Amino acid sequence: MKTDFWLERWQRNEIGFHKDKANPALVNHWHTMPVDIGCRVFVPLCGKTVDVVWILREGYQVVAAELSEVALDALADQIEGEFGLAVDKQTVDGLILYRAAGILLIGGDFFKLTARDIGPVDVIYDRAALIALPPEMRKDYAQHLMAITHSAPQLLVTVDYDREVMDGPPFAISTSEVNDHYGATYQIDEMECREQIDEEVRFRDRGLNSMMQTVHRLVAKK
Ligand SMILES: C[S@@+](CC[C@H](N)C(=O)[O-])C[C@H]1O[C@@H](n2cnc3c(N)ncnc32)[C@H](O)[C@@H]1O
Repeated sequence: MKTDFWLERWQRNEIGFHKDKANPALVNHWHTMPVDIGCRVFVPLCGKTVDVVWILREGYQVVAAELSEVALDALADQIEGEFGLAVDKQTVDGLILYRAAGILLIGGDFFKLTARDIGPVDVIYDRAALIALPPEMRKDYAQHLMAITHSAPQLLVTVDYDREVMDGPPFAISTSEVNDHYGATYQIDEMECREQIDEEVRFRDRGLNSMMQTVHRLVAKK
């Protein structure tokens, strides 16, 4: 999947994945993550998710990465409006950096980011990042994510559905695939698995009558 696919979706405002409210998976399960207030949360492939605002409001710092400048401009505006602060935008070494106290939004290709670019990470929130990527990119994504965050704990949200009926994104990912990517490094706990199709009616239109959402907590093995 080429980066243009996503950039064009943002240009055309085809962003059905974007939600106006903080994701219940985050709100309901964040407290189970082994982190303290003030910790630094990495949000890969963040779009303009209001989940970032929720995390900031809860008292954490955020570093988030996204390809689309359209998305990050909107997210920076939202942060400015919500917290009454100025977000500084600058291009540095080919990355677009949006900065304010406790906030770093990085405009660039996730796969090219280094541990130095994102800085220290205490915990990762992955909603619609792993599942945004086709099968051939997911192993690299998982490996790169672990490398640049030193396998920080993750709250990971995946979906699964009948692959004969629909193709992604969002891509269907089984619990066994999550285990293939992360099982060697992390202890993986399934926090919740529930039917989501009634909240995602657009996928009914694509032929699905079930879409299961699973929330996983990943904590590095000792
Ligand atoms: C399905 S959306 C999810 C956005 C966000 N996590 C949310 O919950 O609303 C996937 C996002 O990943 C971004 N993306 C895709 N490939 C990327 C890459 N290589 N580097 C950075 N961002 C990428 C897209 O622009 C898109 O905004």
